[in-house]
Order: sequence, then structure tokens, then C-alpha cells
Amino acid sequence: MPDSYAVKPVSGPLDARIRPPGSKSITNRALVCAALAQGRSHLTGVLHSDDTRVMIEGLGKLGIAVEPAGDASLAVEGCGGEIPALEADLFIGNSGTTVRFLTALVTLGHGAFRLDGVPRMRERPIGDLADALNALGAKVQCESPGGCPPVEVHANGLPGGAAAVRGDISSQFLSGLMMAAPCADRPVELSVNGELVSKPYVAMTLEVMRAFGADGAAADDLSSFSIPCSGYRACDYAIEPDASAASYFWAAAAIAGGTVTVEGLSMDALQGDVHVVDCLEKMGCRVERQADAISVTGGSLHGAELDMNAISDTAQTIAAVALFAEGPTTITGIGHNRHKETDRIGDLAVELRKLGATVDEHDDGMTITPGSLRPAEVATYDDHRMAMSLALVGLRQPGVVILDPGCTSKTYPEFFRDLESITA
Ligand SMILES: O=C(O)C1=C[C@@H](OP(=O)(O)O)[C@@H](O)[C@H](O)C1
Ligand SMILES: C=C(OP(=O)(O)O)C(=O)O
Repeated sequence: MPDSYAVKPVSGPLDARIRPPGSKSITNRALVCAALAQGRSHLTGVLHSDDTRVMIEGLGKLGIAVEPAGDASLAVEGCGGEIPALEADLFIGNSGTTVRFLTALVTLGHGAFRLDGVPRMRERPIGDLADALNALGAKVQCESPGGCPPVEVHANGLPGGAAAVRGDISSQFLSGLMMAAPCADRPVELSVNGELVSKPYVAMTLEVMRAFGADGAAADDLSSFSIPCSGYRACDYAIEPDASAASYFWAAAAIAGGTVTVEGLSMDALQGDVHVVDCLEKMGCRVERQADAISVTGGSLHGAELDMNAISDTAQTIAAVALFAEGPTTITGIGHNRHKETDRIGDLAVELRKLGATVDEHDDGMTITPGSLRPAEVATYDDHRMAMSLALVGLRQPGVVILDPGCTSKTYPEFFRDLESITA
């Protein structure tokens, strides 16, 4: 990828269909469950990107073979809950799911394991996961201030029992604990302290675990879980297209006008991020929800008040749309977005202002008041979502240049090719 990408404004309303690549979140969960399962699993619709590569490489270093099995398909030789490697140094880039899920997974092993990533990963919290694993009898230590990676694990199986985990920083702590739990020595009881953010991802974790034969009972509000020592069974598992990636195409219709249909997703998807279309509808778009596709048609856009706690990966997408709306848009409930690839409130505000908006930053979100848009070189902070969302502004505003467009490789290496395919 070159150092910058000049977005080409569209010449008229869109009329396109697209199927984005597989879900990052489901791919990395299916890999973990398949890795721990008894037997050989086949995963289809897999996402190939930085975040899934570091997961696959990590599992490889733990002695769990993940092999290509055709287009977007992988075969995983499960270890039946017995991690083969006795030691491993895992490099997990800036993948939150990988570092949180594998930290929990390696506690099931016997030996010394270390997980580390890029400099930003050393600022992303994991201490509350370490505390919960330690309450279950593990030995996990975080080396960076504030409880951040590198993480050292001295594993001798996970005894199990009861633990509480904090829910308001990242739901990935809970998901990591849940996926390791069926392979612990004793049943695991988990309770969540504080408000649980990103809830649909926890429901997704349970669904993927169940597909691989693990059982788990959850309170209706996802505040507590009982997970027996069932282990996992290998299976053939089909992964949905990525709904966070789909948000850019739906938002393209909102911004450029016309209709974009995303194939392979419905409102029953495992991914909560499909509900970004509800936000677009509130802002004036028309949404058609079909059994295996969701279409968005652009309309006259107006600002809205949106609690995006459950779907925070799409907050940047909505922020880009807000620049074209009549009146202010307020996004709330996304305080946890400050701990992601970058500070997705503060840094997003800086870039939106460059494009001409007035932005009031709040602890848990922002109010975006559109102004006259202007050309800008948009910095992306090594955050794929900053690049993908703010590129959409250039579909209508000439002169938008995205710096370091290659950062989309974290979850969507072919993003700009696909964006061109729907706007051509
Ligand atoms: O569990 C998952 O797959 C994810 C959970 C969310 O993180 P938080 O729980 O940290 O909000 C989300 O932002 C991330 O992209 C993927
Ligand atoms: C926050 C994200 O990823 P992760 O936390 O898995 O690094 C993301 O993909 O937007």
C-alpha cells in the first residue's frame, strides 16, 4: 500500500451489492474453540487479516496446527484441552481479541508462556483478566504499568472455581475466561463487576462455544455464568461476513446516496454490529432487512442521539455520516473506545475537526456539529477503523486523503479495493 490514498468522490448515487470478508470476532472465537476441541474442525468464511494471522501463528507456537483448506477455509487439529507446547513467546500485534483470548487459553497449559505486541498493545489493559484468571488459580502477571502486556503466564492447568471480572473496560476479558472455562479442572462460575460493555460480543462467545459442544448457562442480563467442564467437540463451522466491515458500505449509501446491499448478514446475525443500520435509519436512511441481506438507501440525513455502547466499533462510521447530517449528532456510551487501537474519542475528534466539524468531546462520547466540509489529510493512528470510516467522507467531499491506508490490514486488507468496487 502507498503512504496515502486519495479518495475519489462518486459521480452519482450508488447501486451496489457486496459481501464483506468473514467476521474477525467470529473467526478468532472459532479458532480458539476449534483449537481446544477434540478432533479436526473445518472453518469456512474465515477472515484473513493481521488479527486472525497473529491468532493462527500463536496457536501454531502452542503446537496446535491450523492449515489452509481451500478458499477462506481452515482446518484446525484440536488439542482436546491439552496445550502441547511447554513454553512459547507469542507476538500478538495489536489484536485485542488475540491477546485476551490466548492469555486465558495458555493458563490451561503446563509451562511458561509470554504474550506481547506492538507498542500500543502495551497500553491496552488486560490486568482485570489476569486478576480473574488468578482467582481461578492461574499465575498470570502483567509487565507494563496499569496492568498491560507483556503478559507472563506460568501455567499448570486452570483449577477453576469462582471469579469476578470487571465488565466496563472490555468485554473481551469475560469472553476469554468463558472460552477457557470448559477445559478447566473444575466448573467455573463467573460474575461481572460493573456495567458490561459490548454485550453482543459476549452473547456471540456463548453461541460459538455452544456450536463446538460446550455448555454454559448465562443470566439473562449476562451478569453471571456457570460453565461446566464439558470440553469442546470439533465441528464444521461457517463464519458470517464481518458486520463492522459492512458498516462502511451501508454508510457509503447514507453519504453518497443510492442503495448498497450487504449480502450474507441479517438482523439475526451473531454480530451486534448489524444494528448500526438502526442508527442509520434514525438519521434518515431507509433500511430493508431481508433474510440473507440488509440494504441501506440514503435519504435526507439529520442528526440523532445514539447510545452506541453495544456497537462501539461502528461509532467512527456514524461519526463520518454525522458530517453530512442536518443538526448535531450525539454519540454516548463509548468510553471504552479510548482503550482500543487508539483513543477513538479524542483522536477521532481531532480528525473530524480537520474535516470542518465542531466536536464536543465527552467522557463517554462526543457531539458532532457539522460545518462546511473541507479537504484534509486524515491521520489514522494505526487504527483501521479511522482509515475506513473517514475515507467515506471523501465519497462526497473532494480532497480527502487517508494517510497510512495500509493500516486496514488489521481486519480488512482489501478494503480500498472493495470500496472502489461499490463506487465505480
Ligand atoms: O470480543 C470481540 O470480538 C470484540 C469486542 C469489542 O471489544 P471491547 O469488548 O473491548 O469493547 C470490539 O471492539 C472488538 O473489535 C471485538
Ligand atoms: C477494537 C478492535 O479490535 P481489538 O480490540 O480486537 O484489537 C476493532 O477491531 O475495532
